[in-house]
Amino acid sequence: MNHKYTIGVDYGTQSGRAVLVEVKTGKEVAAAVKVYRHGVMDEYLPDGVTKLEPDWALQHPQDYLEVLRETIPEVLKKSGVKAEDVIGLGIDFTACTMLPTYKDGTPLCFDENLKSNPHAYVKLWKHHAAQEEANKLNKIAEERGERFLKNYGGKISSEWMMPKILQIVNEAPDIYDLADRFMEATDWVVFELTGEEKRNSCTAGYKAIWHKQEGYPSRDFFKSLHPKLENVVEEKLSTDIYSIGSKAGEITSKAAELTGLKIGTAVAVGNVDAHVSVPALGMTEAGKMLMIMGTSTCHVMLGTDEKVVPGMCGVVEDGIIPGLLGYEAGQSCVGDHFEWFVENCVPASLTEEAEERGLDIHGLLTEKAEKLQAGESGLIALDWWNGNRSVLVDVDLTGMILGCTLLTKPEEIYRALIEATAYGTRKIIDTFEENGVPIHELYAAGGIAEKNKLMMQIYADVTNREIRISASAQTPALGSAMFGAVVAGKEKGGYDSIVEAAKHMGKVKEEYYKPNKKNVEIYEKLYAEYNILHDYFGRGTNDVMKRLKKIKAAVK
Ligand SMILES: Nc1ncnc2c1ncn2[C@@H]1O[C@H](COP(=O)(O)OP(=O)(O)O)[C@@H](O)[C@H]1O
Ligand SMILES: O=C(CO)[C@@H](O)[C@@H](O)COP(=O)(O)O
Repeated sequence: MNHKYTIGVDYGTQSGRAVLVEVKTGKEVAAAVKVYRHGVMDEYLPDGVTKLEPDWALQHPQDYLEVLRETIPEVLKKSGVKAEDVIGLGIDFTACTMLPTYKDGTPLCFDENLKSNPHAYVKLWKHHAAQEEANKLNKIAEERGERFLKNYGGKISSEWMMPKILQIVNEAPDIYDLADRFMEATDWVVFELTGEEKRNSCTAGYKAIWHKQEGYPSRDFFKSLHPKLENVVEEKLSTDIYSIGSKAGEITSKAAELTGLKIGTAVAVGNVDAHVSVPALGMTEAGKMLMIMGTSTCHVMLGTDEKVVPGMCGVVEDGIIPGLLGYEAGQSCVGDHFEWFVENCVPASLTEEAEERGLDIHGLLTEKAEKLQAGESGLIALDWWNGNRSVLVDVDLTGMILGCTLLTKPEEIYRALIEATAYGTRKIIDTFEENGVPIHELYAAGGIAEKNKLMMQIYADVTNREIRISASAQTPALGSAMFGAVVAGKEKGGYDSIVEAAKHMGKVKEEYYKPNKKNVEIYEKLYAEYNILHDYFGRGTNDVMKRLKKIKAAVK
């Protein structure tokens, strides 16, 4: 048999990328990236006049189709691989990234009449304007003693599907009525490719309150949120959920024209960027945690029992690897944290130095921060510049730096921000362990795990654990390509299962990070301080962050 290949397409926050992978070895033969034309719309709609409220984050589904149209032909061209030798395709996305569509899948925002209605667009995972709705949902669920809450660590995040739908009902009932479907973008792209609406167990489970045994919450529960929502599941979602690793369908003639792939190429059900990455590092067993570190960090791990962990994003059967429980937690601001600093707080002298030396500003700050000792700056920060996703589940929390003096340097703040995200991760690990989910080994993937060695060393020191790094620079796309190989099937040159595919295609780098004993001791002390601040500001002892937000809203 000729060499066979699969393609994985990973849709991130700013861009989408395709990777063409050799099935037998997992070797990444070619990659192509397309930055979204409309980017993240958080101030205006594409018409340039419709202003968005604070905390909004939208995307344009046209950008997702452009990713397919440009990157798939590009990887075929770059690699010289013939389309007939590509046996499968997998897709992964940020989530919950959702959109309203008509029955045939056309997004409402493609409709000329709705182009200036923000609710017709894609609500990106980091759209945080549905917090009131999330609060209402959580309050009602708690009062009713809804069992599902325990599977989401006690709270549903405003980033997830139901608060976003509730926001649409509240603010744009006409859009709610017009929408035949509310879809995760990952399922929507698969629908576009195959003509099949096959929703996946990962986004249904983690983001849309679906449980393999218990299904969705009751009609009565949805009705208590809003009368219009009584039949939302039957009318606008679906009870037909397909396990991760299932085949969604095959490339249609329309999709073949768009992508250059052959009609009939197998397509896997959609997946999520974080979860799909697990097998790409060869991880298919319980007790290991993967951190996907980019704009945000997602923490995903496998388990054999369904445990209740406060503040986790969710536990879902078949959510990551079929047959196992998958757990997720996360930090909604990691790379964004540093981006904010670089864009807003760096003096001209540093920008000039970076330019002169041909470094990017992150690289320069990291180089300077590396020369500092742990604890030397006297600074400590809370990593809540974009709220807290785990374990407090509260987007109204904000960031904080303590310990600044007239001598504080930019690189000291940069390092304190890195440390703050490491403490946030340690808090997540400790909470899982305290609640019966042991984490023996840490793995990392994503842009930051690849780019910032200092940061990975700080994480090893703060967590006092070794950290192994994905050998792929495009881990989610590799994971998606692996699922493409599974749905293509063994007879076509693929694999029987994702466990099999992980053995041959998954990989970590040889070098790994080991905790430095001296730093571990210093960070243990600093983490104890972080914990005090975390509970003081985050658990309601002092609601100053919320009071400030209220004053801000009143003034605006
Ligand atoms: N050297 C670096 N160190 C730390 N953070 C970085 C560095 N370079 C870029 N970043 C941050 O990483 C984030 C992008 O991560 P990446 O994994 O590439 O994208 P995405 O999360 O969209 O998949 C941005 O928020 C950026 O600020
Ligand atoms: O929330 C999830 C997954 O559950 C992510 O898709 C979301 O944090 C976005 O991830 P990125 O930081 O863009 O990689």
